[in-house]
Amino acid sequence: MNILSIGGSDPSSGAGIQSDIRMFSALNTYTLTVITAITSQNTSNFGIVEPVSSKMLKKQLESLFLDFKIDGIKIGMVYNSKIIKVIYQQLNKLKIPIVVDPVIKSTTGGKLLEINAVKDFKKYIIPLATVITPNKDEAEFLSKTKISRKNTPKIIAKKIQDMGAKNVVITGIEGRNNKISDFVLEKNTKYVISGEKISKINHGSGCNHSAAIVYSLAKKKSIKESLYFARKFTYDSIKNAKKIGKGVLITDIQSEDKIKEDLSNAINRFTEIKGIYKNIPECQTNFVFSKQKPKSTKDVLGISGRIVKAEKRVIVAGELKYGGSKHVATALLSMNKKYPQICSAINLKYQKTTISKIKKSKLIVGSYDRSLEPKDVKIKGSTIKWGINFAIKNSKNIPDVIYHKGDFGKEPMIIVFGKTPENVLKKILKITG
Ligand SMILES: Cc1ncc(COP(=O)(O)OP(=O)(O)O)c(N)n1
Ligand SMILES: Cc1nc(C(=O)O)sc1CCOP(=O)(O)O
Repeated sequence: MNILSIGGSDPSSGAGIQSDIRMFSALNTYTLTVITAITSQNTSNFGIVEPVSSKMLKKQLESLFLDFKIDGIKIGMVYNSKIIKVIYQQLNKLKIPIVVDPVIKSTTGGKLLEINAVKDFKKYIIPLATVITPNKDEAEFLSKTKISRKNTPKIIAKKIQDMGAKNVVITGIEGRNNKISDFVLEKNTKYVISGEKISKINHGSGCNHSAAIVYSLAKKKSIKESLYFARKFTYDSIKNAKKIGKGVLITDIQSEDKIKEDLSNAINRFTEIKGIYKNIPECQTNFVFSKQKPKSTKDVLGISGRIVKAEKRVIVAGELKYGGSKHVATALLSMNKKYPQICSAINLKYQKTTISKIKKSKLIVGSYDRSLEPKDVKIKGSTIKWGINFAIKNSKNIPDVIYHKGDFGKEPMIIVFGKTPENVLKKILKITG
């Protein structure tokens, strides 16, 4: 599936075109892009805008329409009247879903639509919309009406629908008890999608919402299904927002597919490391990656049958499954509880040479002595949890590696931890070979 995103470039990748590429890619969708303007902005400030020329915009659009089948279009920042008119000329005969995100101002205060372009925005862009997604402020601005008891969201949505949008969703209407609602006016029906408010000031949630709607519409889902999907997608993206710059958080999503893809890539690369079979213990190896905030091993993706040694090769036996690992996943859960950013781990064969390489490569190493394990821990069978917590307690910084030298009938083991499978792999490359 190919989706076209028409909008501004945001160098921080929190919003605009770059954010759409991240979101659509996470949804396994190919993103075509047409840039209307280049902005200088980050998570704290908005700098300047340089719109592209009409000619450049037209050429970008034509080059895509000549080549690709496009399943849906999202329109974000359009900035000025010249850009608006070119978009209208190129899109007005299309019969595919178009979602318009009427961005007027960024969270950081930047102007995304010139004031003298508002008239043309209403005349040319709003009528292209299968769905238009103003937030409360944008809806009030476009309708020139403040939401109140008298001027209900329905009245305001109707005013925007009368400008030509087929379906209107006004997002972010705050209610009681920490609830936040989207008011929807489909052709003739109205409804409200309510949910819990997350109090995180972020960059990108508006872009994610409209991107998720067009993705779902392009997959031939109904308006209602698409709006529910987008609501959940946006909620997850805010929940997963990260402090990447010095200012507000940047939204992100961690889809199950992305977790699978990242782990699967790292496992493939692990199996290709020269001589890696020497690092596979008797009990074999598992490589795991957890969802954010894992509660149990069921939230941790692992290999159902482990990575096994076959002479001088290693083979992935089984498939990736949530709950596919018990031992390594349990170690990860203990680590993640103390350090939530650590979401991936692998177990390797204990060898003195590996430990000295680990120490030489300046990785932080923790260890525990299974013979010191309290009796009740042994009885309860929670050795790994006890051991990892013991090692964490005795380490000033986040351990990259934790090992134990075994006990009667217990094989010694090394576990390497990291934020992502890629991060774990980098550490493995430092200590093997
Ligand atoms: C280039 C560009 N396009 C759109 C926005 C606005 O993004 P949005 O997610 O609607 O809101 P904020 O992230 O600004 O809160 C933008 N800033 N830049
Ligand atoms: C059997 C075993 N014990 C380990 C330990 O660290 O004590 S690692 C390991 C192999 C991996 O197991 P799983 O697939 O349950 O994660």
